Amino acid sequence: MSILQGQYTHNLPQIAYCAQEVKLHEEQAALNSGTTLSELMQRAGHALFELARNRAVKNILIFTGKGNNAGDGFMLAKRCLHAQIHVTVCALFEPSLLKGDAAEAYQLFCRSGGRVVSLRSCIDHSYDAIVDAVFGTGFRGDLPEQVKEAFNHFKSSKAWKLAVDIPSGVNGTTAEVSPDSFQADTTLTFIALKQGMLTGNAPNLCGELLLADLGVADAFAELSHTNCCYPGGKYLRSLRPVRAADSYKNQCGHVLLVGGGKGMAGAIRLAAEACLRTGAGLVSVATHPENQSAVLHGRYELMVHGVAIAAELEALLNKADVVVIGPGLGQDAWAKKMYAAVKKYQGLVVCDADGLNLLAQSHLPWHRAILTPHFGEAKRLLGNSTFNTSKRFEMAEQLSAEYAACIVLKGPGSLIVDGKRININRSGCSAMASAGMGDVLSGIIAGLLAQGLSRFEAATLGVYIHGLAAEQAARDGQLGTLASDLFVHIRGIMG
Ligand SMILES: NC(=O)C1=CN([C@@H]2O[C@H](COP(=O)(O)OP(=O)(O)OC[C@H]3O[C@@H](n4cnc5c(N)ncnc54)[C@H](OP(=O)(O)O)[C@@H]3O)[C@@H](O)[C@H]2O)[C@@H](O)CC1
Ligand SMILES: [K+]
Repeated sequence: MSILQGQYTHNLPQIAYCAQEVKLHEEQAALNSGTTLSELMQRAGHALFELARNRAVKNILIFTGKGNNAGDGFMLAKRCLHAQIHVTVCALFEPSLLKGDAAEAYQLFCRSGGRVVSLRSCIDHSYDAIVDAVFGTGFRGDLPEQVKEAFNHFKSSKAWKLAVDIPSGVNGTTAEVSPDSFQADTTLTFIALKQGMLTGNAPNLCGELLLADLGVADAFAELSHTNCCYPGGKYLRSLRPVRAADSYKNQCGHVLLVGGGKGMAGAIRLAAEACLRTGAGLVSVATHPENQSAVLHGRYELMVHGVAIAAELEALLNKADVVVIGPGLGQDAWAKKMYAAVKKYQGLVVCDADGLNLLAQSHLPWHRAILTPHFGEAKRLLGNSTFNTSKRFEMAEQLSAEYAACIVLKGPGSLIVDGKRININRSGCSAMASAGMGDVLSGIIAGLLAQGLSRFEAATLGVYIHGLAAEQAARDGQLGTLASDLFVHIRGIMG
């Protein structure tokens, strides 16, 4: 199919870029592909039009801004006029502010008989589609008042909401989201995926995400640089460890999980069972002596040790290939003794929950660890700085630099960072929403490490397995989904 037929796809690439990178290289990518930016804008308009037509849109409202994102909107509007689709264009900025290709697109729209209207004249009408062509890759800061007013006015409208390139208010580089951003049902993004659309609250604002590469994907990829991947399920499943038919449990790694302070047996048990389900050969637990029988109960494959003093733990550490510290650990004197012993351990460690809180108190790097903080823990590790929830890339990268560790910043679109490399998890599921979910994740990652995956691979695959299992469990259980409901699904995903 030719580009001019307006193609777009659900099949998203496995690489994402900063929005600035797209801005920087789009012109050269167009030239290297034998075309121009103006032609790309036409292609963008055509892809939007095809999408709207495929959704049987009959009466469309388009909000426009003052940059090239508006240009895409005018191209769409012009095509609607020609196709006799009823179109209303509401200019939230004076059209006289438009420049270059966007100004030309506006002229083309006017020459086709189109006129722009003010917000006041369109608010009393209803539409079956509302299109946001206000801001795209050029957006920074906060939304201006008139844009917020327009979006808020139609917030509860049942119309299908389509964002052009990026929902206005979302920063395509940092994933920061302004209050009152456009809430799209569908986002058609151009040329390449922008990393800021894929993590935190941004995916909720994008809705269904589609891509039209405008015929310049290859030229763009040659020119551009990114350290950010968006790995797909097929690739991730290929990373799963394969156990040889004649393998023995000792060849599949020995994980020791340290946690479960007085009265807190549940978290470490969940992590330990997740580790078994992920295929670790041997799984030991070092817990407070009071919890020993509770942790063992009903899961007799575990080797559970009641540990009172550091020397007892050190003996167990000597036999482990991978250690998990944190689930249900607490922060009392017993917890601090256990933590201090594990901190001296030279092997691979997954550090979660109170392990992270104790690490935050000492603020020392932990080179061989994978840290799995949620936003609150990440903030504590960074010294309670002024980070807001949106600055996910910056937080994860700073954690990786300060602690020289592999970081999993949990939440929707979890970020997995190791030095300069970033993977974004595709699962839209907020798998951390209920108790014990984080404990299960730390167990899965440790189980994968024990079977020989690298830190970055184990963290990435672990987050994927966890998110997929949570999605599958939620389908069965909805709000009643428990962390332990994930186990049966983990077994299915591990194959
Ligand atoms: N080049 C091409 O031909 C192609 C481009 N394409 C399309 O172009 C889009 C990128 O276009 P763009 O670079 O013009 O940026 P865009 O997001 O439209 O707006 C920038 C304007 O908004 C303003 N502004 C920013 N933040 C603001 C704020 N908080 N509050 C108020 N104003 C704010 C900013 O003002 P300034 O900061 O410069 O003063 C500037 O005037 C891209 O997403 C894609 O849709 C595709 O069609 C492919 C071909
Ligand atoms: K937009």
